[in-house]
Amino acid sequence: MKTESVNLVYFSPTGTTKAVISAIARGINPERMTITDITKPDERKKPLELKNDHLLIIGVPVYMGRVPALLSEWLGIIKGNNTPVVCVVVYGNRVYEDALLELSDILTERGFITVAGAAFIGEHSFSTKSTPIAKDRPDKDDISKAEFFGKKIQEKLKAISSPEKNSNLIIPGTHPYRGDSKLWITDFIEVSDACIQCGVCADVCPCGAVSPDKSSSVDIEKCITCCACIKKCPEHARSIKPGMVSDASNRLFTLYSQRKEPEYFL
Ligand SMILES: Cc1cc2nc3c(=O)[nH]c(=O)nc-3n(C[C@H](O)[C@H](O)[C@H](O)COP(=O)(O)O)c2cc1C
Repeated sequence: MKTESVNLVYFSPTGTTKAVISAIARGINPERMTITDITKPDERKKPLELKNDHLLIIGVPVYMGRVPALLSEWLGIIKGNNTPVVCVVVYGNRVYEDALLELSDILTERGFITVAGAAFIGEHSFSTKSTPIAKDRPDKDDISKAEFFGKKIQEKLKAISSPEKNSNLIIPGTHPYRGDSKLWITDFIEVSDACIQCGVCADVCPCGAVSPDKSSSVDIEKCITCCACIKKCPEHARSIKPGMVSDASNRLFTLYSQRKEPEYFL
């Protein structure tokens, strides 16, 4: 099968999904590549239609065992024409439940054909200095596995005449999906005096929840608790205050300290 160009798409508030997807792309090493970062709200307003000689590689983080619900609108306006797709989920060393199957199902519905899938591990959004969860992942080992996966995708595409000739692929998961697409609505961010109102927090927020004029003002109805504003604050002025998110962080640190490894399906 000949692939004219590769389209990389990711939603990645804290950057781990982006790192994995970029490593997969390096492994594929395509001649032509387009990158769409749907972390930015404006990018999620633009539709995307791909032909059957394109390859879509899409990566999303797992939220409560599911594909982030925030993406459903954009996923509803993209269109494939029997376009091959590689579905990738990145999770914080707890579980990915049926998120990979859900992503594959959504894209099948939109005219794509899943040719490969993978679940990688990224540092958990709720990971902190005192409660590290999958700290610094994807690490070197994960990245070389992602590059290897990219090489395998390339080999597979060369070996098949069309994406439909893909009968060996099994994406794990069950229906109805486990997990919960409803996120917590909680006021959990503490802002210290170190804040210089630089506006980075508002800029990196994927859902426009942080006010660009007053960084301590967060619209909790819009906030998806992704922690991008905390992790990317250049002054380290933002942190998780006591409450349900810090309790979850403690729990995850205690229960999910055992390292999980990436899985791929070809
Ligand atoms: C609201 C929310 C829910 C999450 N749910 C899960 C989960 O169910 N299982 C898991 O292992 N990690 C979970 N995570 C962690 C993320 O999947 C993980 O940190 C991922 O690497 C973040 O991707 P990013 O760096 O691209 O933003 C959750 C994170 C958030 C913010």
